[in-house]
Amino acid sequence: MKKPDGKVVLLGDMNVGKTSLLHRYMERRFQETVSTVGGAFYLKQWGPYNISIWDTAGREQFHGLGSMYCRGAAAVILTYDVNSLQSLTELEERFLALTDSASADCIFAIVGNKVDLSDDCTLPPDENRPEKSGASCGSKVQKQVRAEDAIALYKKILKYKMLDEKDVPAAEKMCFETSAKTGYKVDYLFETVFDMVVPIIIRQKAEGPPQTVDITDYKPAKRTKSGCCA
Ligand SMILES: Nc1nc2c(ncn2[C@@H]2O[C@H](COP(=O)(O)OP(=O)(O)OP(=O)(O)O)[C@@H](O)[C@H]2O)c(=O)[nH]1
Ligand SMILES: [Mg+2]
Repeated sequence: MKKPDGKVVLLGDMNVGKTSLLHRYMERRFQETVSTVGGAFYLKQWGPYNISIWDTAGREQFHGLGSMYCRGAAAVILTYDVNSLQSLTELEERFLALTDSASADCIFAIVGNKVDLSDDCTLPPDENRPEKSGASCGSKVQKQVRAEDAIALYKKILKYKMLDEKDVPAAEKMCFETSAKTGYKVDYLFETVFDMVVPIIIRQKAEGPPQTVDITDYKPAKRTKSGCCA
């Protein structure tokens, strides 16, 4: 198997549709899924580069694996369900810290999936959110997360990473709404991310393999008579 040149990771709560988004993009269809165990990846040829796209498990029991999957990632796609405010909150509370192991210039995309369930049912900006999720709006449910909520999260991520808004892609460009079921904006999402990942791959290649410390090289320091180290 060809070694991947760069890595993109999907993170987010269980059931938000990470696996379905990847199926839609890679296999061009929407099919029944089972909740992901651990993680799995696809390889995508993008121009001369080979990009691995990692699908991770949202289930709490696999949480510890997340930062391992993010190691060296050039992009992280933080995914939520537009009909679940909790799934957006979880991105900040549970998943953001996992990205500490990603590449220093990792790009972040925030993706609200399942828009097909709430098309044309966006809450007016000044209206309070309904008490319960799934409030009726014709035959659809009322969307729980507004685009502005995702943009606010993107800005919090920049703060967390101590990045200046001037140095990174604009929030409006990096917040997406998709439907894995209908395919709405799925190609646009992945292809926008891949285009942004290419310069990171080029830089990573120019810098060579990451500098790591080989602990087998470690030799204990000789002790002097005084008990101090030489
Ligand atoms: N209506 C609708 N349903 C979706 C969409 N995307 C996923 N689903 C459904 O939501 C459920 C969960 O989808 P998955 O893709 O397995 O979710 P996941 O984020 O991979 O979940 P974990 O693997 O447990 O982390 C499945 O029943 C999907 O069919 C979508 O865009 N629209
Ligand atoms: Mg999954």
